[in-house]
Order: sequence, then C-alpha cells, then structure tokens
Amino acid sequence: MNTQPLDQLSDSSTAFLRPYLPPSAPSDRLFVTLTYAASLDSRIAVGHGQRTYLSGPESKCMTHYLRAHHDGILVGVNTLLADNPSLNCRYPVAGKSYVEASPRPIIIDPTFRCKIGASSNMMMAAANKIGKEPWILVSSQWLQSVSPTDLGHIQFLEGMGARVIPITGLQSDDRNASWAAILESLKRLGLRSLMVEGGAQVINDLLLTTANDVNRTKISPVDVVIVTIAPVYLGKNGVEVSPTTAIDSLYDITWERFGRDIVMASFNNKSRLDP
Ligand SMILES: NC(=O)C1=CN([C@@H]2O[C@H](COP(=O)(O)OP(=O)(O)OC[C@H]3O[C@@H](n4cnc5c(N)ncnc54)[C@H](O)[C@@H]3O)[C@@H](O)[C@H]2O)C=CC1
Ligand SMILES: Nc1nc(O)c(N)c(N[C@@H]2O[C@H](COP(=O)(O)O)[C@@H](O)[C@H]2O)n1
Repeated sequence: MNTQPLDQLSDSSTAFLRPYLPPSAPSDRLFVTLTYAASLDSRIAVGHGQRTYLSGPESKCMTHYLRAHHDGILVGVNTLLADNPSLNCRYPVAGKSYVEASPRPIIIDPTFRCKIGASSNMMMAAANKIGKEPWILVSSQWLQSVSPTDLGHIQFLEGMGARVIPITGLQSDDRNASWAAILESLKRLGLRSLMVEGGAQVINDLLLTTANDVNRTKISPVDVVIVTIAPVYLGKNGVEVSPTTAIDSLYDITWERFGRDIVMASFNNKSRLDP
C-alpha cells in the first residue's frame, strides 16, 4: 500500500480544475465526474488484468485532488482485481485527516467476484485510517441464492466495516437500466458527488448511458469528463476506451499540462446526446 502523501498542486493547476469541481452548495442530485488516464492510442492498461502506471507524479496529484472533492469513487470489479487499488485520497487537505478527505470506494460487482482479504490495499487503507471502507454493489437477484462460502466472505468484509449493498436491476443486460439503478441507489445512500475512474467497460458504457429527464429529454448522468493523456502508446493488446458509437457532447473544454502529461477537462452537454 502506498502511504506517501502527495505534493500540493500549483495555484494555476487548482484554478484550472476549479470550474469542473462538484458544487459545494447542498444539492439533491448526484454530480458525476468521469476521469481516467489514457495513452496516446486511448488505452488505459497494457493488457487485461495488468495495472499500468500512466500518470506522472503531477497528474497523479491532480487525480488525488479530485478524489478529495468527491464523496465517492467508483470502479468496476475488474479494476479492483487487476489493480489492487487503495482508492483513498493521499492529497493533503488543510483541516482534514486523510480518512476525512478520502472518498467512499464503491465497487460494482454484481456476482461478488471481489474475494479480497484484509491485506488488500483498499482494506488496509481503511484499517490504517487513511481511507474509507468500501461499499460493494451486488445484484439483489444474485444475493437471493448466495452460497454459504460467499455469504461467509460477505460477513468477513462487513466485519471489517465494508458494506455489501444489494441493487435491484444490477444484472440487467440493459446498461441504461443498470446505471440508473446504481446512480439512484448511491443518491439514496446520501452521495452528492461521484468520481468514476474505470475501467474500460465502466467508462465506455457510462459515456453512452442516457435516461429521460422530467421533460422526457434523453440526458447523460455524466456532468464532467477529465482525461489525463500520457505520452506513451500501449498497443493493440491494451485495454481500450472507445465507446461503441461516436460522442460529441463535450463543451467548455480546457487543456492543461501536468509534467509530461496533458489533462483535458470539460463539461458534458446532456442535451446534445439527444438523437
Ligand atoms: N488508466 C486508468 O485511468 C484506469 C485503468 N484501469 C484499468 O482498466 C482495466 C479494467 O477494465 P475492464 O476490464 O473494462 O473492467 P471494469 O473495471 O470496467 O469492470 C467491469 C466489470 O464491472 C461490472 N460492471 C461494470 N459496469 C456494470 C454495470 N453497469 N452493471 C453491472 N455490472 C457492471 C461487471 O462485473 C463487469 O464485468 C484494468 O486493467 C485497470 O488497470 C481502470 C481504471 C482506471
Ligand atoms: N489517474 C490514473 N492514472 C493512472 O496511470 C492509473 N493507472 C489510474 N488508475 C486508477 O487509479 C486506481 C489506483 O488507485 P490507488 O493509487 O491505488 O489509490 C486504479 O485502480 C484505477 O482506478 N489512474
């Protein structure tokens, strides 16, 4: 587990990010930031199951600064299994301990594949009070016929402070329905801001997810997209971010250099996703 505190960002870097941070005023909606690091050929890992370091120290600080500004940090179970991430905030925040500054790790895991133990980085971060205990979202349908072994593992994780939360509709083949169930549940659990880090399936699906708003207009749940681009190619076997259809809904786009990387921040125009 990496416990090294990170450097402070420069004033120009925080000024660059400020417009894209979740609103500080209380709100009853869930603000969603989609953020990840990609290579020049839009790969986020060199291969399936292989943790790949793309961000340099400066853009990594940027990511942790974003973590400090969100209530939750969400990844798919493949990312948890591949990366053994800590999913905490190691950016120093004045007046807050690391556990207070850290977002709540949220793992989407319909059939509870995350058989992690106490020595996983995420659980160690929580035990060492430098991160929060995770919430693991499983399918309600799956939980109805859970095996004694899986139930034992759920009880073991819950004994360490994790929560295993059943979500109706999580196993649906309809991705829109599945994301609607996830986001609605997180809102009901009190989250006001969510940072989605990946992996590829999560990013590719979420970019295309829409729901009808009160005016029956199709809208995206993603408010802001922040992408770090690292100056490397990961090649054809890499894990690719590339949604199945074209998307041209980003606006108010700004680019900023962080060390050797470049970071794009933008809003996501919900209505332009309308067919
Ligand atoms: N460079 C970067 O910023 C990042 C890189 N990664 C990399 O991404 C790779 C993992 O990506 P993927 O294999 O695409 O997997 P993933 O991390 O997106 O997880 C996919 C799994 O999550 C669950 N899931 C996701 N969305 C769901 C939904 N809407 N409803 C129900 N279940 C859902 C399913 O079990 C699915 O099999 C790893 O190699 C990791 O290193 C992950 C995060 C960030
Ligand atoms: N911003 C960013 N840059 C990279 O190069 C990455 N590989 C990732 N990956 C994401 O960060 C998680 C690791 O978090 P910890 O440092 O262990 O807390 C990893 O699971 C991905 O979600 N991100």
